[in-house]
Amino acid sequence: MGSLRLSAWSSSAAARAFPSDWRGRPSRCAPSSPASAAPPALGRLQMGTDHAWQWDCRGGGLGGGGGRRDYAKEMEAAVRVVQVACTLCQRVQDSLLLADAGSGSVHSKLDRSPVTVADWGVQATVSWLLSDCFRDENVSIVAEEDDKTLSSSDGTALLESVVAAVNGCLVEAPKYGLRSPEKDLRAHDVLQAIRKCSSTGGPKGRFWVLDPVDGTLGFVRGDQYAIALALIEDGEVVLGVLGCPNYPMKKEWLNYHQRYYRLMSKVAPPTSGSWNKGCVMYAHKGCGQAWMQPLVHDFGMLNWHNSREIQVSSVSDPVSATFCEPVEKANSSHSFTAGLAHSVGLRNRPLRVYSMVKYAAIARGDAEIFMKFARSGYKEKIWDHAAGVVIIQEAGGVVTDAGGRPLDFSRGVYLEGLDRGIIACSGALLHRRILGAVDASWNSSTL
Ligand SMILES: Nc1ncnc2c1ncn2[C@@H]1O[C@H](COP(=O)(O)O)[C@@H](OP(=O)(O)O)[C@H]1O
Ligand SMILES: [Mg+2]
Repeated sequence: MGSLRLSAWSSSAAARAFPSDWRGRPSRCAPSSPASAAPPALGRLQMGTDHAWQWDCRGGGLGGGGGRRDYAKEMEAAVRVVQVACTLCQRVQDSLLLADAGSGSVHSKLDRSPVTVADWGVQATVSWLLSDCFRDENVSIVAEEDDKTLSSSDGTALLESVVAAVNGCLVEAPKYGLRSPEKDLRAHDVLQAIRKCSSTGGPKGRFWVLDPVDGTLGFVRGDQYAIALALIEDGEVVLGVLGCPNYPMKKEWLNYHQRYYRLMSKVAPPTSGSWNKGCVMYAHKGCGQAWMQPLVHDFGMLNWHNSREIQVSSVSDPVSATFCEPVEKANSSHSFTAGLAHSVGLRNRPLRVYSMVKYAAIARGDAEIFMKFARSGYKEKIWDHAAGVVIIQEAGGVVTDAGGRPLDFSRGVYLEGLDRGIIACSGALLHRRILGAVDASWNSSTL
């Protein structure tokens, strides 16, 4: 069993100024603000240094009327934080895929799904960075992992790996326009950051929802996965950010990414820069727009000029439409969705993709439908959907349960009251057809 090679991560990359500039295309809800608003050069900043938050959403967004907030600071912080988290995940995934990394690097959760250094590392990193960005507020986070494994007597080596991964990324935070801690975090700090994510959500107040590595199975297989961060206020998702480090630039590659990856890894050992891939998508409620920016790669810096708007597909004819679903049939019934697809006239092969990258595919217009029908008794969790839902909606799509009702994020960590399954579509026409097909075939299904 090899352990993760983490020493190389503790990069001593010199802190550099972040030439932030939002003079991108004008829009109702866009990166904005003149160059004069650029933040100060960011090194290992001292606590208390001001940061010029620049996201703006005026005119048509929440900030435009009614006195509601525009979520400028939250949106910007969330995108930057997810970019950092993507870097951490890429490094862990590369390590896992190295020939000498053994299964000792992958651990098992109670439900026997895999968990790695990346899950805890992202949770600690995001928790630390959000708490730092909003240090005047009481930051509440709902997230999947707890610290039990790491705090146990067998968890010492694992905890060391997590601490190294977290520090290796936090030292580079200035490259993303965020602050690094003044000193490396110690094991105790990392555990505390993980423990801080103990909110259980609910109908009132504000909390962040984080899935540190969504689609862990895809992650350990070198395939698709996502980092999902959303902000919920009084039960409503107000913003969502999805980091998709392996999202290929060519949509065709989504379909056979894993096979392609394996083939490529035989030819050359995989590295994050092996091919042109990876993006972060984001949107906030009421904005009517969703955005995507490329991942910041090793020697790059976050640049808002690179953001571009994304929109759902305009295809409404089922014959040309493509539907996405989980790779694992344990997570969603492939036979039920095949029946639905047949009855509404979908002809393309299903696009089976791990994680919330399926939401990203709909938002980006690379597919038209996402369906998930879990086995009876399985309760969907809010962190598996919150960010994806708001991004699809703002990109022009529709997301509901199979009864046509909006997903309810106000009832704790589960999507309580979910009717049968989840259906996300690029447009209302396809959505109506799928709902009709579900009603017509549900009673004869074995779900
Ligand atoms: N039996 C089950 N039925 C439905 N969903 C499940 C499941 N077991 C796990 N999941 C959820 O499905 C997610 C993966 O989605 P997908 O199958 O689309 O890749 C998992 O996220 P994690 O990988 O973050 O645990 C988990 O939350
Ligand atoms: Mg998940």
